[in-house]
Amino acid sequence: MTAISLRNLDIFYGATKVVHDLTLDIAEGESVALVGESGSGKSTVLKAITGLATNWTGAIAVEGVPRSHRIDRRCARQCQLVFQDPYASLHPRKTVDDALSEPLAIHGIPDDGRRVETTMAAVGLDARLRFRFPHQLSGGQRQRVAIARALMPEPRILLLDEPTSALDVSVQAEILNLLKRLRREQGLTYLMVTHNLPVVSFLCDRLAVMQKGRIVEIAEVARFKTGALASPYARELYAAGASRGC
Ligand SMILES: Nc1ncnc2c1ncn2[C@@H]1O[C@H](COP(=O)(O)OP(=O)(O)OP(=O)(O)O)[C@@H](O)[C@H]1O
Repeated sequence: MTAISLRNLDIFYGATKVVHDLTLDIAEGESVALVGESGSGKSTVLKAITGLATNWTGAIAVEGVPRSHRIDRRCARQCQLVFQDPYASLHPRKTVDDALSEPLAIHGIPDDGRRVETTMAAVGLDARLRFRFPHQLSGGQRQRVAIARALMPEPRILLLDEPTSALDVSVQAEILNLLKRLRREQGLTYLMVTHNLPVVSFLCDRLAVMQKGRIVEIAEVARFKTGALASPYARELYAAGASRGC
């Protein structure tokens, strides 16, 4: 089954087209990276899938069901977005418990009273942090809360927008290990925007290289690691990564 199918997708902000004729299929359980220079349209693709960018033409289907341009509750539940900066994405006056309970209310999911506790445990958060506020947590703990919040509606797909780039280098690896384990344990599909080529190698099966709103190459990560890429831009990217020891 295809988890996400994007067909001939054009995405606009006002009259400006920022994503051009993008076609990409992501299989269930697969992890795909969107890489490319700043402003190439990577985040905009995630926004269109989740309904945050509504001005698009073409087709978007999630788990085989086409999404409409309007609020799509089914898609919103199955496809959860995790942002780069957990401090900005968590409400400063809401506790961990509030942040995790809210998605259940939004999606009308009956709560057995245990879900907050079990999800905190699944992401490696100590139960004693349950009634803390974001400012009382470390950066790594906050990103764990953001990931736990995304997991609360039991999604099939996580859309990850630079999930570790706002974190200290020392905690980036912890969060990457967590994402790797969660994918394995819960059979999740990932579509991840990243600038970080080691993250692609560690967590992804394929990568789609974007340049100026278009996909210029889709490659297996194994192929990327050997530098066997077809497009000049993707080769350039590989060379830049290789020179940094990626
Ligand atoms: N809300 C918006 N209104 C108008 N233009 C926007 C908006 N958001 C992004 N853009 C423009 O759309 C283009 C694609 O932006 P997008 O954020 O998707 O790129 P990106 O590849 O994710 O970049 P980055 O790696 O810097 O996050 C850019 O030219 C950007 O300036």
